[in-house]
Amino acid sequence: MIDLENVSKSYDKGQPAVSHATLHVDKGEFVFVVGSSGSGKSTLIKLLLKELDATAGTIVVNGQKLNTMKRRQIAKYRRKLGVVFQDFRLLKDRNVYENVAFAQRVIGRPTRVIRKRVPEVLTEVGLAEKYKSPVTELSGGEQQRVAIARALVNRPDILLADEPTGNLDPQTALEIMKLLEEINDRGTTVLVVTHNKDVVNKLKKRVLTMRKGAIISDEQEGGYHYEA
Ligand SMILES: Nc1ncnc2c1ncn2[C@@H]1O[C@H](COP(=O)(O)OP(=O)(O)OP(=O)(O)O)[C@@H](O)[C@H]1O
Repeated sequence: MIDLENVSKSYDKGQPAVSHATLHVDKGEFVFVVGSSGSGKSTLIKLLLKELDATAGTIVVNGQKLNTMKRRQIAKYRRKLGVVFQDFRLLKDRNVYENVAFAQRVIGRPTRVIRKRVPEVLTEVGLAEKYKSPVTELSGGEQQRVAIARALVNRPDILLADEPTGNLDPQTALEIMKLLEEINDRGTTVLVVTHNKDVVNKLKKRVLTMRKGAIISDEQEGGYHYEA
């Protein structure tokens, strides 16, 4: 599902942000990516989204080789990936329903499909009853649920989350990570970048640890143990 072979990414002359990373993630896996600030986690996500190109090595996602992907194929490729960020990135002047429906409208889904799919996905994230609420009236945890619903609305194969609980209190953070776990249980491959030590130690998933761009450990049922 995700294959990196000896991947490096340098921004400039300095040390590479990602360095000789080799990684294989199977369909249906749940993977945490941890490591101190600047260790290359967000760069890894950007490489997977093809927002950045690797300077060396090969990346294959969903059977598609990113190195040689044509510019015109990128939008279609990204539709099969859901993405969630720390700062939610919602449309602040729209309600919950509109925030999720928007992702379907931009790809030209018919209105009748949108009317069926949006309530479905809002139910999956536990927000069905708040569909009319302006997003500015929601708690941080609820806003992240909207962002997760938007990420899932096109039924992606892979969900990428970059620090999804960074703005949330510990209890809400745990609830959001449990939601990601449920989404994974329903078959979506999930990769989560996080600094949330407690959650990583509690959920006992596969844990990749990065340091200075390199993947320095890869453990099944792993824990959060690196020196900052
Ligand atoms: N656009 C950029 N131009 C130049 N250097 C960059 C750029 N983005 C990131 N870097 C550098 O690449 C390295 C890895 O950064 P990256 O954002 O991937 O780390 P991170 O592990 O996600 O950090 P954090 O936990 O703070 O988000 C850092 O040294 C950073 O300064």
